[in-house]
Amino acid sequence: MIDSEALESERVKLKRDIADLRANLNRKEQCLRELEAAIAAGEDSDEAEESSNDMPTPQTKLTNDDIARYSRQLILQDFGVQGQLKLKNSSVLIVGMGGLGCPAAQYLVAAGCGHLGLIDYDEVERSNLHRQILHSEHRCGMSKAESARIALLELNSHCQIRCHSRLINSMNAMHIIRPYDVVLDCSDNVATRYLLNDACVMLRKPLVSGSALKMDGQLTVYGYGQGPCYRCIYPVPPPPEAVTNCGDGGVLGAVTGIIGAMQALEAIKVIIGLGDVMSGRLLIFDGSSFMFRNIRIRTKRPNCHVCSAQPLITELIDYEMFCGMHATDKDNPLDLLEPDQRLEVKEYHQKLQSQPHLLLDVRPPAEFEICQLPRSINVPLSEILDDSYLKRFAKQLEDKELPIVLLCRRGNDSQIAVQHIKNRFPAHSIRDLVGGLHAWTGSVDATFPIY
Ligand SMILES: Nc1ncnc2c1ncn2[C@@H]1O[C@H](COP(=O)(O)OP(=O)(O)OP(=O)(O)O)[C@@H](O)[C@H]1O
Repeated sequence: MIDSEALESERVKLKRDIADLRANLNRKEQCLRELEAAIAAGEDSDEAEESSNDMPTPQTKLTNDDIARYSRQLILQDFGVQGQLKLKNSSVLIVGMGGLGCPAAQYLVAAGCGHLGLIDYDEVERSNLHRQILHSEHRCGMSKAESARIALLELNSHCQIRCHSRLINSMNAMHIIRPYDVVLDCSDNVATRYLLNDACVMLRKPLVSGSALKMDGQLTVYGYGQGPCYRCIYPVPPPPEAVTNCGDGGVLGAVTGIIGAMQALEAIKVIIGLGDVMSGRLLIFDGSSFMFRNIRIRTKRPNCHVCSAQPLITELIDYEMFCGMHATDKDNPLDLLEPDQRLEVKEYHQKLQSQPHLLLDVRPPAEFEICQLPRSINVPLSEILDDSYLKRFAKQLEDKELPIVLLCRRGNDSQIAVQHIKNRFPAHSIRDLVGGLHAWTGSVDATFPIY
């Protein structure tokens, strides 16, 4: 006997499958059309790579179309025709066409950057679309670099865009980076960060570095003027288990948009020589409280393995292997500030602990309850950042002679707190303890609890 219900359900299922296949085919055909149009409009990526050392002839004049298109930035006093021409003759390489690379590329192309290189080895996935705003539903499955090129050429067909749909690694990095003026690190892993840093130091290219995770982002420019490089700040990589990426921790698309747009701004400033470039400073953005903090980071490390006068690393290394290595207490990667802004725990113990001073512990109250140094006062970082601590310590802060020492668990939050207080009281002698309570246990009092 025929089971008509089963047949009907099979019929519906088949119809649905056919509709899905048709939609998929349409998407792929559309992809193909766009890709062919993009290839016809620009050069083919691999061919282009062979001739990637050819420098384009510099443009000395703006066209009428340029004048009409860029009029709103041309009338900016510090930008003007010369700025636009510099941008038109510039070439920027973006590594990673993901959450940061997409908005960065969009603003650079819109602003009239003449030559753009896009690198990404990956293909567009649906889970990328919430933040990787140059890609689209029907380009899922396409190379990210090609997909971005299609969207960017729609925005500005005058930009010369070269795609490198591949992994950038120690074998090809020098060759790929050499023809560009500025590099944007929009990647998402530590090995690529070290690789780009080292290659950029060796080739003397400024590196605009951005990162975003959850609701937070960071930005700085390495290798610009006398500023530090990534290795000056992080001489050794963090333990692999301490690194979280967007796939594990999540990220809000608007946060990557904010950081990516700022990377484009810094690249434009570097190219044009405009304003104060974010070199030697680190921007920390907290999207949930909408706080932007700008902290001064250390100058060049005199014994930096790659950018010092006598570098130990003079050619690119195996970065995957290098990133399997751990940070040590001796070479603390959180040692962000100028040396004279910080205090070693031993120095504090020997010279200051018995003298009049104010010792502020910036950990959250729950942690302060676990253990605390004698005579320390708990002022959580949040109270410092929203300035409510000012009510409690106005008198001491006005007294420039009274040293103030800040500490926390590992010496990270205390640096942020010092910077914040220093912004308000630049003349005050405020220091924080390098390595915080962990260093205290390690170097001064082994019986002090560690958690
Ligand atoms: N060495 C590298 N060479 C080329 N592309 C790289 C390299 N390292 C990272 N990328 C690219 O940088 C981009 C970073 O983007 P993003 O941070 O948004 O992460 P994603 O890999 O797309 O995230 P998800 O984990 O959600 O798939 C990715 O597209 C990745 O393929």
